[in-house]
Parts: sequence; structure tokens; C-alpha cells
Amino acid sequence: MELMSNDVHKPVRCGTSIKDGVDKVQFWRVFLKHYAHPLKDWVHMWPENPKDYREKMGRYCQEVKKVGLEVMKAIVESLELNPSYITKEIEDGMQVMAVNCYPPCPQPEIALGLPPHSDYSCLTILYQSCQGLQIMDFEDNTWKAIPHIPGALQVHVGDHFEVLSNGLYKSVVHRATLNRDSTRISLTSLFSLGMDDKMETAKELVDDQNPKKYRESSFRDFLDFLSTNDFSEGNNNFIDILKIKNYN
Ligand SMILES: O=C(O)CCC(=O)C(=O)O
Ligand SMILES: [Fe+2]
Repeated sequence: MELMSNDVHKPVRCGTSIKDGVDKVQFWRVFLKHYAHPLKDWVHMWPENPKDYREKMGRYCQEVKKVGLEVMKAIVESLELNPSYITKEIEDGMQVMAVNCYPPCPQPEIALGLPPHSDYSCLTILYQSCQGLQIMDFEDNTWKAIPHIPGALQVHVGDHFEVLSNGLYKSVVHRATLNRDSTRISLTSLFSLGMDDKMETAKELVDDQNPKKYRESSFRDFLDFLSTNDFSEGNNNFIDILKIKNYN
């Protein structure tokens, strides 16, 4: 498998778990990840099999990007920021597509497909083929299963919108659970600014009463974090290293 790689900086790669053979704890997942925007820059690097993969996934990526942009613009507007605020950077930004496959697991109660985490993105749009996604409800600190509704897409705020909004929006903590008898597939589309564009808290949302709560960071900063973070050692969230301690 020529695309197998633990190098998280590769624009197209597949693997098992998160960094198989590197992390101490392994997760019950096989995945393919690839960049998707602008499509023409990346599509030739995607798998050639199945034969219609590039065409169908290309279409999905372009359509889901349109939905993502609408939602992201609405969030920026809800923060009462100028509508043109970072819109161009978001439009031109990165789109990463993760195709996750979780095979049937003989002991689903003692394993996970993915550990609890929040996404680094501004926004994530997820499709699941059957139930398995859970989100942490901080009202009562319990996991809530996201029901499988055919054709429905799940939308998550990611770390970079938590940073932009100075914590008015919180990134969604989620995990992937497993099924005993069936394979589960999810398609995760992550939208962020460009590779080296720093996401920072909107200046309009910072004043004496509301000090800046987060450090700025880019998608590349996240990848550097991912390449060294061991998900078995607890403190796994990118957002936690962005938090300015006195204010969080
Ligand atoms: O498979 C799922 O439901 C979750 C996938 C996910 O969290 C991710 O790809 O970041
Ligand atoms: Fe995720």
C-alpha cells in the first residue's frame, strides 16, 4: 500500500489507528486522509481505485464545502463581526477529507475507534453510515450518541472557531465507538484557514472585561502537535495548548 504513512504532514495518506506502531495505544480504525481544496491541486494524488473514487469524492468535497461555507459565514455573522471578516481566508483555506472505516469489533465495550478529541478545524461536517459517533455533554458530563439519520450531516465547531470567538463557541468533544457486527464508515470534512495562516481571536471580541483567552495557531501548528502527541497519555487536545491559562 504505497499511501500507508505515519507522516501526518503528507497531503494524502492512509493508515490504521492514528499513528500505528508509534502511539502506545492503538484505535480500531483504518483511514484515508487527503487534502481536497482546491480540488485540481490534489485530486491527481488520490487513490485510483475504486475507479470512480476521484470523480465521486471530488463531487462530494465540492458540495460539502459549499455547505460548510454557508455555516461558517453564519457563525462569523452571529459573532457580529464584519461579514467579510476572514471569509476570503476561509474560502481559500484548507479542506481535509478523512474517510474512516471501523471494522466490526468483537469487544466494542473495551475498545474505541477514535479517542475523545475536538477537531482543530474552524468547522467539521461529518457523515456517518450508521450509529457510533458520540459527543460529550458538559451539562452532565456524559457521552450522548448521535442518532443515525439517513442522509443527515453532523456539524461540529472546531478549535479554530473557539479561538476566533474567544470561547463564545466551544469546540465539540467527540469520539467514535464501535459495533460488534457491522462495519461503520464516516466521512469527515475539516475546514480551516490556509496551511500557515494563523487563526487568532477576533480583536472586536477582546476588551478589558473580555481578555484574549487563546494563542494564535495555524493548521501546520496542529500537524506539528499531532506528530508528537501520544493519544494514550491523557492531555490530547490541541485547544488545551492554545489556552492562555490565567483566563481559562
Ligand atoms: O467516525 C466518527 O464518527 C468520528 C470521526 C472523527 O472524529 C474525525 O475524523 O475527526
Ligand atoms: Fe473528530
